[in-house]
Amino acid sequence: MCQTSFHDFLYAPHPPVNGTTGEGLSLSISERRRVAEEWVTKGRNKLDQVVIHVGALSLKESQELAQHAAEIGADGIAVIAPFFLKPQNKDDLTAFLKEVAAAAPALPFYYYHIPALTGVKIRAEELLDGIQEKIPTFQGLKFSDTDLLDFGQCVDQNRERQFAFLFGVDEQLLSALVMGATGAVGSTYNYLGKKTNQMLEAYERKDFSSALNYQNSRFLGKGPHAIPLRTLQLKSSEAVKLVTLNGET
Ligand SMILES: CC(=O)N[C@@H]([C@@H](O)[C@H](O)[C@H](O)CO)[C@@H](O)CC(=O)C(=O)O
Repeated sequence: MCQTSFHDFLYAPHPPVNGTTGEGLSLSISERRRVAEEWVTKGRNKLDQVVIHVGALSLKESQELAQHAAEIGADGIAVIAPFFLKPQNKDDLTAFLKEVAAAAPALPFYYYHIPALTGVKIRAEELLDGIQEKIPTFQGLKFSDTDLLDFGQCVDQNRERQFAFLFGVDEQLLSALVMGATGAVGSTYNYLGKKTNQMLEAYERKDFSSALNYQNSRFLGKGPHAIPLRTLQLKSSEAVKLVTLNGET
């Protein structure tokens, strides 16, 4: 997750390093280490932050990646819920996340909530309740789900805390802004950055009708939007190139 400042709002054209779009879970541990190293090295003095996704099915591997992220100078780590033998409740999930966070005790920790892919449907709002007592490095939430009620409750019930609420469903960013998102992390910002900036500007000047037009023009019209959740095939990469060539970025 490499964040770019937009006034007070943060949005990240590049999703978390080794996250969903980066297909981190399809890579070997040594590949994940190498990708993380490249991002940290190449991003130095160019990117505000480089956050590495270190989630894995094996706690030991996740801890190893967390430790490695700290060693190479990453700015934070993000972790999804283990998704094969799944945690059945908040306590089990918290226990897993706590062990990973403890492997990198100096790094800000983000929970990466993406239930459609992990199948772990524990509400983020429930997880956040009391999380800082268990995970002192807890810094925020990457929320990749369409349940805006859950997202709004996360924001509302943690107003006293300085958590980051990073929204991850690009199609709903405008709605998430209204619910209190402090940032966004997503794939489409790579090639729809210009329109996203225009939408954020319109939102900031309270021109909601233009903001809505920008949001809709990004996603409701014809054409390719999402980078598909499978290895990028020629057709998809051509589509991304086409959008870019059309001056969308
Ligand atoms: C499931 C998925 O891929 N979600 C994307 C979105 O940016 C998504 O591509 C976008 O909303 C278009 O559907 C991000 O939340 C994923 C992400 O940030 C990541 O790569 O870790």
